[in-house]
Amino acid sequence: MRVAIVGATGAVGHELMQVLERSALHIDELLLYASPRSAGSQLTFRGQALTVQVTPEGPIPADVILASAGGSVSKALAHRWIEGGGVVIDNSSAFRYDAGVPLVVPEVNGEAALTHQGIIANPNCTTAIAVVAVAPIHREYGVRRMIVSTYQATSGAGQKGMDELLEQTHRVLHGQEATHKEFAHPIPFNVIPHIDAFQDNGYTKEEMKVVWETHKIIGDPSIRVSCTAVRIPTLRTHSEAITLELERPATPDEIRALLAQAAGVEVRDDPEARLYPMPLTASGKYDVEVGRIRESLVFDGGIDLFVSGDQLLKGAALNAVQIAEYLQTHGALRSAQRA
Ligand SMILES: NC(=O)C1=CN([C@@H]2O[C@H](COP(=O)(O)OP(=O)(O)OC[C@H]3O[C@@H](n4cnc5c(N)ncnc54)[C@H](OP(=O)(O)O)[C@@H]3O)[C@@H](O)[C@H]2O)C=CC1
Ligand SMILES: N[C@@H](CC(=O)OP(=O)(O)O)C(=O)O
Repeated sequence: MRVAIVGATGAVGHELMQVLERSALHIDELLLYASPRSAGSQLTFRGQALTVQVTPEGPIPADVILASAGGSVSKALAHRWIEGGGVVIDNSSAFRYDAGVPLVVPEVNGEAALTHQGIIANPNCTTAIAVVAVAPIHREYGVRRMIVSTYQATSGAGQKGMDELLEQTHRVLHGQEATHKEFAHPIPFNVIPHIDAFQDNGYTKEEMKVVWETHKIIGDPSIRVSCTAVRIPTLRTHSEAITLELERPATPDEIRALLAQAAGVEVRDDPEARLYPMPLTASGKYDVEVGRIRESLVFDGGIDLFVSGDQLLKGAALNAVQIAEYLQTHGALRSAQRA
């Protein structure tokens, strides 16, 4: 089959190409698209140089279209791209809250992907990483309240976010003052409790995405969710401290045993041996690391834990490819008309 990447030259696009090289998808041809400024540049896939083309404003002749060129591009063009017969798996937030668009993390609600009408939404990265760990706990013990504090890497703001961290850190180390463009304040040696726009309720949009998307993916809007999203000066992998109030009390050992069996999770939890989730160990990994599992001192029978997940992978590229693999496994990929 033919697979297309829209936004191939970006941070997520780069990861999509790596993940596709290792995926179980039967790829005969890969089509690469980006903005006009990248047209004609070459990227390597399976040792072969492929030329990046300008993103079409009409049908894309591919069975699977992996979109990571931002919300405005997807909003304007995704419905045109699928006139070619393919399915769009969209990394942006453009369609996530539309009633007819499934929002999918395969380990949690893969079957929802089968209901698509041409577009499937890939979740917000912070949410995707959290639900891989929280959904199994919800299924077994019922999550009543979920309080999340995040530590989000600069690559959450794309390639330019990583560039800003490196360039500005270099400036500071050479005695110059740091400036900022991608972030609300200079990022070197700082933490910034501000990701995306502030909403009327005082939360940021990034924080509200964790609320809205947890409800949609887990399929239970009764879970009370609150999030504080913070940018930190790392390159990749988001970490999250999560506190859960449960319907049925659970012990840390029970949660450890449950998560040890959960798809997409690596339990990394031996504090005596200094083993716990960290960006340093979780970066580049497909599984989300979960550790620091302990009894909540606030909610009786509740649980505190810490997760680190590579947001360019499970929060974006990997999850998108896993959705395509799920469709392939279930014989649910339409064959696109060939240009
Ligand atoms: N970074 C992350 O952790 C995550 C990102 N996402 C989402 O994925 C999407 C991409 O993010 P990311 O890779 O980080 O961003 P980048 O800024 O690194 O890359 C953006 C990509 O989109 C392309 N692009 C920009 N404008 C256009 C246009 N008008 N027409 C066609 N292509 C265009 C760029 O091409 P060119 O190089 O030619 O400019 C580039 O390939 C966003 O919607 C983001 O919200 C989702 C989850 C996590
Ligand atoms: N959550 C990302 C940004 C992002 O791409 O989010 P979304 O896919 O929900 O727009 C960050 O760390 O900044």
